[in-house]
Amino acid sequence: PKFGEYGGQFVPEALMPAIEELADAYERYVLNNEDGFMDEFRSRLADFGGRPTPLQYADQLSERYDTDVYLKREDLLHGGAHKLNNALGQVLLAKYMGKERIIAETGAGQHGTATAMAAAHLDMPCEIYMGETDIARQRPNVFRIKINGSEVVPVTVGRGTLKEAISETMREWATTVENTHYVIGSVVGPHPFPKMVRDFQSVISEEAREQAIEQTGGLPTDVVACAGGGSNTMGAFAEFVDDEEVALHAVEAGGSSLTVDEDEGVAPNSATLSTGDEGVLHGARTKLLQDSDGQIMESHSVSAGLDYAGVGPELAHLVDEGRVTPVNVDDDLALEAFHRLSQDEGIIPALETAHAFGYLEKYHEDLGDTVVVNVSGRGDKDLETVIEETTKR
Ligand SMILES: Cc1ncc(COP(=O)(O)O)c(/C=N/[C@H](C(=O)O)[C@@H](O)C(C)C)c1O
Repeated sequence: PKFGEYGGQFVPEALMPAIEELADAYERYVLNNEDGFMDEFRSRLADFGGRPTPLQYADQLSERYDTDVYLKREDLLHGGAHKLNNALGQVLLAKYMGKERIIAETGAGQHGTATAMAAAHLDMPCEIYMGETDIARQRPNVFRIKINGSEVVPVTVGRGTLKEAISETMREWATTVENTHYVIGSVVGPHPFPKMVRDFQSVISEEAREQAIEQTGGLPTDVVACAGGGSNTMGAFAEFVDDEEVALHAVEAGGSSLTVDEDEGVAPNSATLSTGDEGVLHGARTKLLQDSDGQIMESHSVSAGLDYAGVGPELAHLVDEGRVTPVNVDDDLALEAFHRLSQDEGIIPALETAHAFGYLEKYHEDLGDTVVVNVSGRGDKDLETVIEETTKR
């Protein structure tokens, strides 16, 4: 289960039975469609989720950049972000495995919301672990998680963001593997999670590839997507990886600056693909932001969803292979892009998504003449933050 030198299963002994059971279920149900699992997944994703999402031509942006810009509208998926693709797949798989309870972590709250929605839809009790810092900055999603009938478990250790939430959820899973499935929120964690989450999210690029050929008569020259843990990026890239002529750009959070203050142990960004080193985090060998003694550093981003010191092992591998170009956009450029998409195209994007549009604004000269940008989510959850940030600047 390796992606070059990344990936693997670096988990405590107590978790191995759960990981092996999950790897077996992944093989049978996701890869071999046993009992028609994938058929049910796709039909629920259509009827409950609202797939396929449009690939929409962006008139104003195309004119502004003098190139054809197409938006893959994952913000129109039920719940307002790409997260439902993975959450629905994993909750349904938990049912096929005979599990009775769901737990998950969340940072921006989109994954937590998606898991709560999927759990309600499939009648499974669910607890969402969320860092206290993130509970404070993503309150609309905290309410949605509760209103969908899930419990929010505040994580108070450390800085109270995603990193601690994932660790806490793994700890809880280790003691409840018998009846509980852990719905991990991105293409991170021990095998089979990175492959499985990528497979559930690959519906994005399956559709986008077909829609691009239908609407433009060929493949796009570029696909651009923002990267936190990497699921939105891997979903948008998966079906294009073998099309060498399609350039793939993963946009990370440049935060407030790329220079790291070593002894502070804090990175003022989350640009893991560009500035991280190899290490083990949350069960997988991958790239992460660590200081000179190998301590995982705190990351930063104006968007909670990109504020993560790690990244998916498969994405790290594709970057090392030169198949994916890692770029980053800082807080200011992301905020500017948030307002531009809202005013020019009538779409309020998630702050995470805004980073992809910041990249388009700054680097469109380097892109080809048909660019697909993945709109990973809508920005309702970020309105308070943006109003605060905009008045502050
Ligand atoms: C609208 C939106 N766009 C992109 C992302 C980036 O997460 P990935 O798709 O895992 O790179 C996110 C990530 N959200 C996660 C969450 O809601 O829990 C995030 O905080 C972590 C999984 C990284 C998101 O909400």
